[in-house]
Amino acid sequence: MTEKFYIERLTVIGVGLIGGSLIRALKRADCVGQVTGCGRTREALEPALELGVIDRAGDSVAAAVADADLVVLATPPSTSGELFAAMREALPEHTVITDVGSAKGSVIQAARDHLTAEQFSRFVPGHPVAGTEKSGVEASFADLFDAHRVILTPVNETDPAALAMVETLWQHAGAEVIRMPARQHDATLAATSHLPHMLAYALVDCLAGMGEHRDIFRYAAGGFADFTRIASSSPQMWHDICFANRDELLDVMARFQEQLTTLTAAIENDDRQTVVNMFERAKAARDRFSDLRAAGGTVVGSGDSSE
Ligand SMILES: NC(=O)C1=CN([C@@H]2O[C@H](COP(=O)(O)OP(=O)(O)OC[C@H]3O[C@@H](n4cnc5c(N)ncnc54)[C@H](O)[C@@H]3O)[C@@H](O)[C@H]2O)C=CC1
Ligand SMILES: O=C(O)C(=O)Cc1ccc(O)cc1
Repeated sequence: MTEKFYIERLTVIGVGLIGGSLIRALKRADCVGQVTGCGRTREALEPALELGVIDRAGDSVAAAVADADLVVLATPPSTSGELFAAMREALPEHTVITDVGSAKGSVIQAARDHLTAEQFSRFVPGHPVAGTEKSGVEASFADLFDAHRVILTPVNETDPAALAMVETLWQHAGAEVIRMPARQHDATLAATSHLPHMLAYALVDCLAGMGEHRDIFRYAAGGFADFTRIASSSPQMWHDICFANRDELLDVMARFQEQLTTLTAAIENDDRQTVVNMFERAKAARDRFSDLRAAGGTVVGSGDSSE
């Protein structure tokens, strides 16, 4: 008989949308014992305690990880270095560490810089490709990861047993787990997640700056709402993500700018063929993506139920 998967003591640093949802999903699966939360301040953890998402609040990073079997880092990527440094002296020898950051290369570098080699081998970099435009523990829910992908980006040093534990953890949270090199992850997510957020923010800011924007938004159709939902995402978090994946993001932003230049020139020059060809190619690609989603293939993003 296979042993039941169970984490006796889980510590989550950053009990917001993703940290809170992971805890709820693991509680739903009845595979977690005592859950300790850690925040910037103790007061910041009051809502998580009141909602019953966490069982106790750690007074410091060191205190919160001191008896943990698993530590999940669920804070903005730029905080990783200081948090790894703060846990270094207090981590028990067996503790597995993982994270949920939207960019992987920079978090892996921070772990390399601030953990011991032993601890680094038990760090499993991860990213649930599921979320919403909301933030905070109040927005967290147990079903967030159901049928969504989690990408793990282990490195050569990653301990296979730690990797297997984190893989099983996410499966119990409802997710489908895949593995990918961190570089490939960062290039792919720059294109499919980080660029769309930049475009949504830039579009809404552009229109909002056009003066009579109250009236413009009043007459906006569904397409505007579809395209811009993610511009309601946390500005603080997204400024952090775009610098955490800066180089890959700049590459894909340059490609997109070229595409927009091509489209602009074609419209200026009345080059209707170029315009319709671009739209035909894009429609075919978007329709294939819709079919894949409907068939239960890659599901990226949120609880948005528009398809
Ligand atoms: N929002 C989304 O849809 C997704 C986010 N992610 C990643 O998940 C991580 C967390 O994002 P969310 O849960 O959306 O953010 P959130 O804002 O809902 O939660 C982050 C939590 O971390 C806490 N925090 C911030 N700095 C801290 C520090 N220095 N020490 C302790 N706690 C600290 C905040 O107070 C907050 O409770 C980020 O790394 C993000 O890239 C991954 C997938 C989806
Ligand atoms: O709200 C949406 O559609 C998202 O795209 C959420 C999201 C945000 C950050 C990620 O790293 C992954 C998913």
